[in-house]
Amino acid sequence: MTAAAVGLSHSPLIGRNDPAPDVLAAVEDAVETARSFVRAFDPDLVVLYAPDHYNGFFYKEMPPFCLATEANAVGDFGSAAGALSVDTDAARSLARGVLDRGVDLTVSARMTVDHGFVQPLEVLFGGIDKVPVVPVFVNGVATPLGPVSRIRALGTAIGEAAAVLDRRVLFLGSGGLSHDPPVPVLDGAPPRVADALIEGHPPTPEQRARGEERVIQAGRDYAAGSTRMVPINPAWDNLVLDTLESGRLTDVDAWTVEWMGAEGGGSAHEVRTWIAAFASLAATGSYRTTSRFYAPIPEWIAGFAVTTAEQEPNR
Ligand SMILES: O=C(O)/C=C/c1cccc(O)c1O
Ligand SMILES: [Fe+2]
Repeated sequence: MTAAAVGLSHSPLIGRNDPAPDVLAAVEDAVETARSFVRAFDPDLVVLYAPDHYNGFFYKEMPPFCLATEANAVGDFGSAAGALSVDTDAARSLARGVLDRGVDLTVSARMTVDHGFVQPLEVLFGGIDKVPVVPVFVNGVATPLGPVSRIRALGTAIGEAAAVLDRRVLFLGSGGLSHDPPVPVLDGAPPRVADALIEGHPPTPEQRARGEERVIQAGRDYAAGSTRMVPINPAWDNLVLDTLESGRLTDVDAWTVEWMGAEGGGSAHEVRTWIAAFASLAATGSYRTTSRFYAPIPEWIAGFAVTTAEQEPNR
């Protein structure tokens, strides 16, 4: 088995509220480097770790993580809608392997996913049906959140289970780093919002458009400096990237939920997807980072990063 990893921030504001042209060009360069890396690696299976933003998972049942044997995208923020090309056999095999390793995985036979899953597939592969994929939801917004050590355990178990497949597997993490977008919070929510977060009533097109416009406006306000959202934290973001690059993944076991939220804002927990992806790669042997890009981009409400990593030649 051959393995590689990519971490890629997402933001639904890309293309809708863009930063200055020089920042945009630097991001495009970094993304092109990641695309070339993926093209050269030529994966025949992508294990995609991504969060949800109350489009697929709701408080009625909110697992800390969940693996899909089939998945459909809702098409939020102009992202593609429809079926992802899920490799159901590989998904079932990984699910069995994870459960055998003592990690209590939830499995979905028809997962609903949003831009968190779709954007990396569009950016790196040109669509949601271009490459066999195993989607793995990692909760990064809905409190209470469990210890990060369990996310590392999940990533490790999936990496070990993938290692027995004779495949070229790319572990892809979508989200982060520090950011605090206006994703709703159940605690203290008015009854109508709480009900929507619990039950997951599909929004009407008008409701969806209003919600998306609210996020876009939040990006504009954030970039203009007029908001109470937690600031992007480049020092924390680089600590996260340093930790992943160093391979000292056990360090994350000491990261508390409270510390992560205080340093990186309410959605900083999306870095759990990166931790899972790098733990999966680490489970196949030692690795090295081959590219790393970071920029704080308030217009996208994102500490935005792109990282690629490959197995060491002499593992
Ligand atoms: O409102 C949402 O659904 C998500 C917004 C958002 C904004 C910026 C960065 C992200 O990772 C997001 O998910
Ligand atoms: Fe997100």
